[in-house]
Amino acid sequence: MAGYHLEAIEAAPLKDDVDIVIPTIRSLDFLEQWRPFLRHYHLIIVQDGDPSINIRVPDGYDYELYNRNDINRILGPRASCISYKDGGCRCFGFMVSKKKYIYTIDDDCFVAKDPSGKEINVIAQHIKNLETPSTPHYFNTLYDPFRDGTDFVRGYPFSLREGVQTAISHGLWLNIPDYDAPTQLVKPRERNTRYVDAVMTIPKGVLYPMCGMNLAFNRELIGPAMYFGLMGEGQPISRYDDMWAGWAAKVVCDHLGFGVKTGLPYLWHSKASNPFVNLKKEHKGLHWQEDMVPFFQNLRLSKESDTATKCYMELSKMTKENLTKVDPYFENLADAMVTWIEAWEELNPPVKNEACDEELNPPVKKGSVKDVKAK
Ligand SMILES: O=c1ccn([C@@H]2O[C@H](COP(=O)(O)OP(=O)(O)O[C@H]3OC[C@H](O)[C@H](O)[C@H]3O)[C@@H](O)[C@H]2O)c(=O)[nH]1
Ligand SMILES: [Mn+2]
Repeated sequence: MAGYHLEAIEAAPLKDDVDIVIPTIRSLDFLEQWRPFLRHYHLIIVQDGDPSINIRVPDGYDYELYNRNDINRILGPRASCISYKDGGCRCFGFMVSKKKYIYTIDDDCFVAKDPSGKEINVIAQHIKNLETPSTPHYFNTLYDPFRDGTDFVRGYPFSLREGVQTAISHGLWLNIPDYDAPTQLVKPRERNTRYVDAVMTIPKGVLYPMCGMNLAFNRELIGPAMYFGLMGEGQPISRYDDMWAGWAAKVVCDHLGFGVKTGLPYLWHSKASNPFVNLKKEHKGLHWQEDMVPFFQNLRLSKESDTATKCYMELSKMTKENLTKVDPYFENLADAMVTWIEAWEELNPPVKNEACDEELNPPVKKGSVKDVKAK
């Protein structure tokens, strides 16, 4: 590996508790550069597009690979909820994983360097973000108080300093920023060169545009809500897979008392996708987001929805009731949300304790580090 030194090969934290999910419709050569950081982790590759094409996985990686034929074989008719010809197909990998944590990355993303020139271990930073509490109820102006060398500032209530469990860690990107097509078109040469050394909790009640390029989450807390929607071929919209999942997962996290962080780690996003192709894919989303965002901002989940699964089923009903008037597509999406949950439960049945017929690992209930009242 040109330029790689031993010290760059850091320990692989929680290597048995993390699956790396990669959607790909082109090549996995990018994994060569990630070897120092990813070679100890298990990969779940979701191959999109023509299943007869053989995608080469670089030697030395432990992986499972699923193409469209596999998805159809495993899910049967329920495969209809998994997008085709859209990066949103990655959520199939979330469903088949059995691990506590998921890290998902795009195949045109590479190792970035921090301002000191050191290669960034994205997994180590995401695990740190997920293993330390979030502070969604009161903003800490020195950002993440659980990072080394910082803390809660004066005026921060001690009753809130325990924080809540972190469900999602949203990383960022140097070089090609995740812009929508209109912005890409007017700023074709803009590159993100700004490395901001911060991790912050997204406050409760605030939505954000979740990008699937460099994303980690706790599958046990929020997995069922991380459905990347019905996008791509045969659908009127694409490139809103991660946005839909981000909005849905955030309202579920807020309701269940979990936190969402954004900021470090950075990776290097190498390729700008074609803005004209992107405009065709996402133009309905540019309109619909003016309805989707207020829908998520104003909804209130019921207190009976005390797990991610129950929240998501309620969300499906609300989607059908409130967004179908925007476009009939949302009726199909609402149905696909139910199909997703049915498929998730089929592949991830609760483990029963024979002795007392209790669920050994009941879905994680509301609250956690501190059972803060839902809104
Ligand atoms: O039909 C497809 C298209 C792409 N993929 C895989 O998805 C990953 C992202 O693809 P790409 O890098 O071409 O898209 P970007 O515009 O850079 O990505 C953003 O928008 C789309 C997604 O929401 C993505 O998460 C965003 O970052 C890449 O691995 C492709 O191979 C696919 O599977 N099928
Ligand atoms: Mn890309």
